[in-house]
Amino acid sequence: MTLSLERTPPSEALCRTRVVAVLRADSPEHLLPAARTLVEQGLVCLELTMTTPGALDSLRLLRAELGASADLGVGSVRGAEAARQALDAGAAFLVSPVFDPAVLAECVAARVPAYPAGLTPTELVTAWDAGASAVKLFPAGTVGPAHLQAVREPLPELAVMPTGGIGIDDVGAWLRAGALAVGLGGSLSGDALRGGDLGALADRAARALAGARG
Ligand SMILES: O=C(O)C(=O)C[C@H](O)[C@H](O)COP(=O)(O)O
Repeated sequence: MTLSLERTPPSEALCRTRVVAVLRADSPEHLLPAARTLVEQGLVCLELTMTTPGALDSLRLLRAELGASADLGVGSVRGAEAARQALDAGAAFLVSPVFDPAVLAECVAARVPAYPAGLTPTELVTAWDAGASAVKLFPAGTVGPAHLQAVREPLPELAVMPTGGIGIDDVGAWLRAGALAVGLGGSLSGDALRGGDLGALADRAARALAGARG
C-alpha cells in the first residue's frame, strides 16, 4: 500500500544500537546515575516513562547532564496533552503502550519519532499506516519472536520494536526474527533504579548490546 505520508524515521542512535532502555522508576532519585552508566556503555537510547514521578523534570535534568551523548525519549505517553508536555520538555521520541492517534499526531506535527504499540497484525499495520516511525510490539514477551517473524512475512515493510517482558539475553533472537530494535525494561534495570549496583547494570547493558551486535 502506498501512502503519501511523510514518516519521521527512527533516530540514527536507535538504528545503530538497536536497544532502548525503558527506565520505569518508583522515584526519580536514581535515574541520573543509572542513565550515565548506560550511556557510558554505549546504550544511549533511553526512555523515561510517564509513570515515573516527575518524569518530565527528570527528562530536563538528564538532557542538561547528558547532552547530546544520549537519545532521550518518553514512554507510556497517552493523550495529546501528555504528548505536548513531553515534546515541550525536549523528548527526542515518544513511546506508548497503545496506538493513540492523538499522540501520533503531535509527533508527526513536531517531526519527532513516534512508537505506538500493537500486538496483532491489524493493530500493528493500523499504527504503521498512520505514520508511526516504528511500531512497538507490546507486550512482546507474551508472544515471542516467532510471532514477529510470522507477522512480518506478509508485512515486511513494518519496522517493529518488540518491548515488554524481553530478557537481556533474548535480544539477538528478536533481531534475527526481524526486529528493528528491542525495548528492555526490568531485565536491564534490575535494582539499579532503586539504588542497586551500577556495576551490575553496566554488565547487563554490555550483554544486551553484545546480543544486538550478534
Ligand atoms: O508504556 C510504555 O510506553 C512502555 O514502553 C512499556 C514498556 O514496554 C514496558 O514497561 C517494559 O517492560 P519490561 O521490559 O517488561 O519491564
